Amino acid sequence: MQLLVSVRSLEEANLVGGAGVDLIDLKEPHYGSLGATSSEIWQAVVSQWHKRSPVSLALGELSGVCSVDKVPQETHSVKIGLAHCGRTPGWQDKLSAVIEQLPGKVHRVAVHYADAHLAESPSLDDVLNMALQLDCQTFLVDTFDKSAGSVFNHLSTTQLEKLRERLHCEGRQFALAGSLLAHHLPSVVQIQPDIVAVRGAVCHRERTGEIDIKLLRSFREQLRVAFQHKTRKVLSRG
Ligand SMILES: O=C[C@H](O)COP(=O)(O)O
Repeated sequence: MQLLVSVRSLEEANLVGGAGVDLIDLKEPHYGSLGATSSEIWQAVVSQWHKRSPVSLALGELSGVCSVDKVPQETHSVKIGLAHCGRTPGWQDKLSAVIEQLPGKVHRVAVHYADAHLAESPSLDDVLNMALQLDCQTFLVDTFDKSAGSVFNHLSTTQLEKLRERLHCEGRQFALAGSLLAHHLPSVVQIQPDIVAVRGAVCHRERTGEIDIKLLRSFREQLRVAFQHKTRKVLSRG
């Protein structure tokens, strides 16, 4: 299970990259769940980090996505939110057209908002179908409204486990996010996503605050302990 941390600047990327997180994700939390940073920040972070750690970019919501042409070649993956697309006919074609503009080797991340009713985003099945059609290598479940609880306020552990099974059958990676905190980690390891993605849990006060290296180290340690605990339980049952 890999740990992804969302950062908003080169300074934060250096901090989390230096702490050895598996994946660096760039987004501006002031602009929403998948708010984009400037293309200058994309360039600075990707050029500095791509050889040591995969760097992903949040490009905002499909309704306002911009600067696709400025995505650096060495970017590992990009994600685009589907807020307000739930009732917009033809969103799949629009998304496909945007994705076509990306540099060839950039991976695509499909995003399902667990609080789709708040985001007015497409259903889980619709996003899954799109992910397969557009050959998205990773499927991320996140939340749109960060004031409406965590991902577990909207989807159960069982629903998320089933989703992981389905994605693995289709050969896709499963990334789980959505205001995850340390106390959610036993459920997270139960679900076994490939990637655990956080920001708020490792920030001073809230996700729009600054990353706190002590919180990051503590979260990573708690993830390791929860994972070890789960592995021991499985072994003792066998
Ligand atoms: O991609 C992951 C998100 O940035 C998670 O942010 P969050 O932990 O504040 O919900």
